[in-house]
Amino acid sequence: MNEIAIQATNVSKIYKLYDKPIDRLKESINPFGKKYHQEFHAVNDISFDVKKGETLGIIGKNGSGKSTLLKMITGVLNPSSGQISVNGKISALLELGAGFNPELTGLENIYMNGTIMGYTKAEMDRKLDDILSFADIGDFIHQAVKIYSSGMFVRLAFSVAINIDPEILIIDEALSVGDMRFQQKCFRKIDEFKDTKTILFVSHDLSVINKYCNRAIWINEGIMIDDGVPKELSKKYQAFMIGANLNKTVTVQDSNEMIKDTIEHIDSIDESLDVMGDDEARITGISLFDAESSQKISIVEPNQAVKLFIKVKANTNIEDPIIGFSIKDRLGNVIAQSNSFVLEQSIPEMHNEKYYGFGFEFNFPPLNMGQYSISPAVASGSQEVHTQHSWIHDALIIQVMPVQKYQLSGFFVMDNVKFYSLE
Ligand SMILES: Nc1ncnc2c1ncn2[C@@H]1O[C@H](COP(=O)(O)OP(=O)(O)OP(=O)(O)O)[C@@H](O)[C@H]1O
Repeated sequence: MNEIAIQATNVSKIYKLYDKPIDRLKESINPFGKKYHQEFHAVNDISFDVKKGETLGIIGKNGSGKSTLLKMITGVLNPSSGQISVNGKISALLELGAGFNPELTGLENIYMNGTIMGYTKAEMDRKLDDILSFADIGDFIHQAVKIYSSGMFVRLAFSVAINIDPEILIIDEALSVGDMRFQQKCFRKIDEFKDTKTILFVSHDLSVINKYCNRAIWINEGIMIDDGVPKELSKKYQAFMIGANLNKTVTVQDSNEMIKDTIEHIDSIDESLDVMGDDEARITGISLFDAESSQKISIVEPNQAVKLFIKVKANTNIEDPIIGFSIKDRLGNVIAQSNSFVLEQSIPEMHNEKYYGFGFEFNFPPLNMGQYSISPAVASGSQEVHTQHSWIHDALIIQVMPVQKYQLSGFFVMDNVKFYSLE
């Protein structure tokens, strides 16, 4: 028995990009075969296998080639080179509306899709009740689908896709347009499917990928970057995205870098950031590390043991220095603070022109998933009376990973909550 459901071997999709529409015509009639286009690799030499029964998540930023890859797997697009072999009946939810005729009613579209999948009318008659009850769109089923809202559309499309007994189910972000209750219903169905079917799943929602997939691949600019366990891959991906978004130097390699507790491993502060204070001492670097592995990190889990290192340069002699930091949420609310003074650590005088490194080791607060920032500061004096020498807002951006199965609101993640019914 063949255990491979999908095999992609050196698959590429090259689009020809023309500056002007007329260039396409010019190229086709040019007697010397002159090229008027540039080639764009939407998918570039990608190879992977999907085993039967696997639920594979595909992640990647916008425009990285995920949809193009799925379209080639479903046969909507042909690869420019390479081979794709599919072993099993595919049902796919790609773009909204794909596979539906807008002029036909919902009901007619159900039968049309059934025919495409090789079912007879009698077979579809038997499936109809399940399709209608899952879609739950009432009398709209008798209306032309062109008047459907996107939510109604996805209800019908998903219902058809899962009720025509596919062996391979492909879902491209489509669920995100449904209302939350329907989404939950779909996810329950996907959960049911997971044990018996092969599922390919594209989503920007990493918590969904982490929860439902047992493997993930990451595509960037048409190239496959990594293939592995969803949780590990999403950490790397988020580190990459934070780096990409903030135009900082956080890269996948950085996030894996092993370091010792030494001052030279602290990253320099981005020079474009505003520094407050009298500048008698300046924060010049900040980095966060996993306390156990000593890997430099920009993604943490609630309660993860971490070390925060801060580098300071004295621009004069400073007596009674205090080093501290604040953790803020994306709205700028200060969530937590600490400093050497409240920790009752006295730091010896700092000398002009010298560099110093300091570390804080703590469990990261159990914050809800999202982005947070760390603002380091150096002052001198005491908690009550001090002079602020340097203070850098949002010097380090940290992404807190989801750890719970379901995403709840609130600032904190509550763990160890016990629930019971009273007699
Ligand atoms: N018909 C086309 N002609 C030229 N370029 C195209 C065509 N279709 C897609 N592309 C380009 O190919 C690249 C990959 O697109 P694709 O839709 O596969 O990305 P994606 O990862 O699914 O993105 P998103 O997350 O935004 O859905 C993009 O840069 C896109 O602009």
